[in-house]
Amino acid sequence: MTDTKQPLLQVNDVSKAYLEGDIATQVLNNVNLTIYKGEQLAIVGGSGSGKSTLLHLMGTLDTPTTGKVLLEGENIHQLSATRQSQIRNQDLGFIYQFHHLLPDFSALENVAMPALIQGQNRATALEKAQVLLNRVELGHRLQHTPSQLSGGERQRVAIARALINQPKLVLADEPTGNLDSSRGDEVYALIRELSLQLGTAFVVVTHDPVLANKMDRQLTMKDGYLHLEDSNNGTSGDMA
Ligand SMILES: Nc1ncnc2c1ncn2[C@@H]1O[C@H](COP(=O)(O)OP(=O)(O)OP(=O)(O)O)[C@@H](O)[C@H]1O
Repeated sequence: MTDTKQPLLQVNDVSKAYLEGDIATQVLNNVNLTIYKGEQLAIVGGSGSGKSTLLHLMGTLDTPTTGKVLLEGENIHQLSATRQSQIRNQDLGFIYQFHHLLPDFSALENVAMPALIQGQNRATALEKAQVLLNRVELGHRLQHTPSQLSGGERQRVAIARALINQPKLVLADEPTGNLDSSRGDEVYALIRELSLQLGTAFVVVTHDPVLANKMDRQLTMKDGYLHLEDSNNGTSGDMA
C-alpha cells in the first residue's frame, strides 16, 4: 500500500437488491468501503454472501439499487455507457477464474487486445504485450493459443492482459480458483509484485484465507454486509 493512502475508489452506502416479479433478493446492505491507490485488498466470505456482486458494481458491470461508487470522485454509475466502457478499458483491469481468453488468438494477441481496442497501433500494442508476457515469465510462449497453455500460464496471460493499459485498479474474481495451491501461490505472488512495481491497486475476491492473508488488507462479506474481521496490517476499526 502507498504511504500517502490516497483514495481511489469509494463505495458509499451501497445496497443491491435483485427484483424478479414480486420477489426481491437483497444481496448487499449499506456497504461502505474505500480502496486506496496501489493497495492490495482481499474480499473473503461464504458462497452467496455478495462478493462478486460487489466486485461487479465496482467495475460498472452492474448498478447499485441505492448508494454510489466513486472512482477518483466521479460517480461511475451516472456516466454514459460510452464513458463507462472507456473506464473499463483504461482505468480498470479484470481477471476471472476462467480467464476468458480468446481461444483463436495467441497469448501475445490476447494481451494486446485491450490496447488495440483503445486505439493504439498494432506494433506498439504487441510490443507492450511482449514486455508484460516477459514480466509474467511467458516470453517463451508468445505464439501459443490458450488451449496450448497450462491453467497457471493462462491465468498469467490474463494478468498481463489486465495490466496492459496500466489501469488504476484491477478487479479479480477467484483468480486462482481453478489452480492447485502452489500455482495459486505463484499467481498471488505475481499480483503482489506487479502491484508494488506498477502502483496498481488490486481487489481480489477469494475463498482462500491463506492467500487472503498475504494481501495488505482483508474484508469479509457475510449476508451482504461487509465486515472488517481482521486487517492484515494488524489494525482494526473503520473499514473506510
Ligand atoms: N441476477 C440475479 N438475480 C437474483 N439473485 C442474484 C442474481 N445474481 C446474484 N444473485 C444472488 O445474490 C447472492 C450473492 O451472489 P454473489 O455472486 O455476489 O455471491 P458470492 O459471494 O460471489 O458467491 P460465490 O462465492 O459462491 O461466488 C446470491 O445468493 C445469488 O443467488
